[in-house]
Amino acid sequence: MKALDLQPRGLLREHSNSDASGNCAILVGAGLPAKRPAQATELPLADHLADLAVEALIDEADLSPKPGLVDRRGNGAHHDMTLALMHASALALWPCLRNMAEAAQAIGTLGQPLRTTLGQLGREGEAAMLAATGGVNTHRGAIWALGLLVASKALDTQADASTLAARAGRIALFDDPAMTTQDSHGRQVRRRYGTGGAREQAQQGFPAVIGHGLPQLQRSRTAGASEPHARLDALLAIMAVLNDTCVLWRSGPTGLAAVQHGARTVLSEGGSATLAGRRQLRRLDQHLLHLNASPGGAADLLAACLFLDKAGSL
Ligand SMILES: CC(C)(COP(=O)(O)OP(=O)(O)OC[C@H]1O[C@@H](n2cnc3c(N)ncnc32)[C@H](O)[C@@H]1O)[C@@H](O)C(=O)NCCC(=O)NCCS
Ligand SMILES: Nc1ncnc2c1ncn2[C@@H]1O[C@H](COP(=O)(O)OP(=O)(O)OP(=O)(O)O)[C@@H](O)[C@H]1O
Repeated sequence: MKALDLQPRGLLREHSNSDASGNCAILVGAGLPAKRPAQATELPLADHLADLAVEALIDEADLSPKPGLVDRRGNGAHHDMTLALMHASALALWPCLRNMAEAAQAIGTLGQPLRTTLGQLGREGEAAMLAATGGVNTHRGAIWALGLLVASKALDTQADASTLAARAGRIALFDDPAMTTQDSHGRQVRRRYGTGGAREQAQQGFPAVIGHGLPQLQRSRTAGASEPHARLDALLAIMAVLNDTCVLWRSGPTGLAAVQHGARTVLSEGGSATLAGRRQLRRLDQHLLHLNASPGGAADLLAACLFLDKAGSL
């Protein structure tokens, strides 16, 4: 069944008691101990990492209320995206992410051959995304960030989050010989404003995630925030520092200043778990919709943050 081959295998097992071919019984099969939990680690490593990455993408999309972004409430500042489209895109990326992890395992070392292979697989992933979304760019930055991180974990299964991010950065420093010369929004923005974008963020070892998103996630959890509030705070911590080329493309430096300042204000008011923080968050959402600004790069990095939170402690 071709369509089911696109589904994350471990996730399917967990949620529906079905295997990838749609057959029942992984959890209830005869001969298994009655209380045996779903063992994601029994999956091949590459499948498990692809499951974690797709899960991070779906968790990011579902998280609400995110300022300007697609979430459970609606399409934010985006006219060509819906939550269902984000889900379809995330699921369609499973084979690409699995293939990237498998390639890293097979190649075994960080270097030009791995970078070249990941570039090829990344472009295939972009094609799968565009096919699933009818041409909408739902996850370009996420393929880039999660692809590098999945490969990094496949190279060293013992590595913690910051080691994984640093190694992903070293992969990103190699040139992709087949890189397209097409002008992207990110490139145009970098030329116009002289800022870095997705490429530089990765090459530096994801400082917005390691230095801001992940520490904030932990701080908010420790302070007693619920998991969705802790994740919203992590998103805000990333937004507060990122030169997000999505924001710059749609709303220029004025939009970027509004995103960064607004995110900082929510956090300084106590974060999304507090009444004062939520009031500021609502104000920020309205302001971003007015400016047509959407922190898509920060959303991709939140997915990277959620992936590292789980993969870093496997
Ligand atoms: C490096 C990439 C992201 C291209 O970046 P570029 O800035 O030129 O393109 P574009 O504007 O189309 O996309 C940028 C994406 O990154 C996200 N983003 C924007 N700003 C940032 C930022 N500061 N940090 C991180 N992500 C960001 C956005 O959400 C957007 O989706 C990448 O898509 C690429 O080179 N792909 C080719 C295939 C490849 O090598 N794949 C490797 C897989 S590991
Ligand atoms: N929940 C989300 N909502 C909206 N965007 C998201 C979300 N999660 C991640 N993103 C990222 O934001 C990017 C979308 O931003 P944007 O619409 O500005 O993209 P674009 O293709 O560069 O521009 P345009 O849509 O104007 O052509 C996606 O590539 C995706 O990586």
